[in-house]
Amino acid sequence: MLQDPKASADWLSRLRDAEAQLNGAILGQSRAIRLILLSVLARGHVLLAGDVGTGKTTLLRAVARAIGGPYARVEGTVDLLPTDLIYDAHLDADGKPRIEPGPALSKGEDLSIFFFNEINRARPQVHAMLLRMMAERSLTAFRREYRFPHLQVFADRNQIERDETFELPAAARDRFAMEIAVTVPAERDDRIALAFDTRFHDTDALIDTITPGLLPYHGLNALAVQIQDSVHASPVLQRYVFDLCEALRDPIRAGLAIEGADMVRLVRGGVSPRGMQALVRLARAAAWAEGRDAVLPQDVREVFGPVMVHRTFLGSAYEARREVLVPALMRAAFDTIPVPAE
Ligand SMILES: Nc1ncnc2c1ncn2[C@@H]1O[C@H](COP(=O)(O)OP(=O)(O)OP(=O)(O)O)[C@@H](O)[C@H]1O
Repeated sequence: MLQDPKASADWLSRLRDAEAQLNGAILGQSRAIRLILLSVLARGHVLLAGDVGTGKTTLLRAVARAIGGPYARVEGTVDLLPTDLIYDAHLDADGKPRIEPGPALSKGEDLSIFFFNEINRARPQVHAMLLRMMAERSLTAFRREYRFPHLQVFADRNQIERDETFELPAAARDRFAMEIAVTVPAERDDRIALAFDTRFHDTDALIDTITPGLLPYHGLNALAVQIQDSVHASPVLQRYVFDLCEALRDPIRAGLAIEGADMVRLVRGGVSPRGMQALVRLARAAAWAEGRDAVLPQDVREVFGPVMVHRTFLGSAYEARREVLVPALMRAAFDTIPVPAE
């Protein structure tokens, strides 16, 4: 547990409260909600991917409200330029040219959430700028460096449209701790409620049901340090994490088999050290969220898929079927690598 048990208990109860409120507002997305909260605890950036109109924006806005703090948002479009994030040049009412800070700077260095809507509509130049903001939590503009110590980037992209979209480069994807799938709720009753219950028609009112600042943003960095320092990972658990990651890098050596795929050609590359760090940070956060001070295999399995999905590169013959093959690969790794006894 954390050094100060009272502070730890207070954070845990806030976490439970935030999770319950989010599940009350966003229907049928309990797994996505849990994963986003874990990324908040692990201070990792999040990419949401899914179908159109499934509540991705609503979910991220609701989480932003639970965290509190200054929040900025930008819509990805094909004509967006990196400088559009930094400044806005326009003529004022007197016809004089004016320069105002753009979305990345308008809320100052206390910025807690930068929300990038439809990130795959923006061009690679914009991704490159975002990459620095994500990796270094800083930005150079107007001849000075801005630092954003509390920054967490939330981005979403819809998976339906491929026209006029730009795939995120591998280095940009690797900077997202997780890619979380948001699909239509599985339960019939949830889908009916979303259509008929007018509570879900007014997004602003729905988001207003979340208590602002339940998980105060200015305390999250210190909390994350404490979680990472105090949650233990045994040597056996470390080996399990390593073996799972190696199985994705070299599935043949690990003895994985998937029907209809030539395992020699299936994967290219493997998970980066940054990816493994994300896995460990999130697994520790998952253990802490369950009130434990040691990581169990189930914590690793809870976050493994979303940490690895956008970091798994397939051979060109298989890329078109990645939505089926990547989950099959993860399942094969889970089924093949022996789970250590707890
Ligand atoms: N699971 C859900 N729970 C609560 N509201 C939902 C849910 N799914 C959709 N909605 C409602 O549907 C509307 C559209 O949601 P939203 O704009 O968040 O979707 P989106 O996934 O961001 O869409 P797009 O892919 O077009 O960006 C909102 O009014 C939202 O409240």
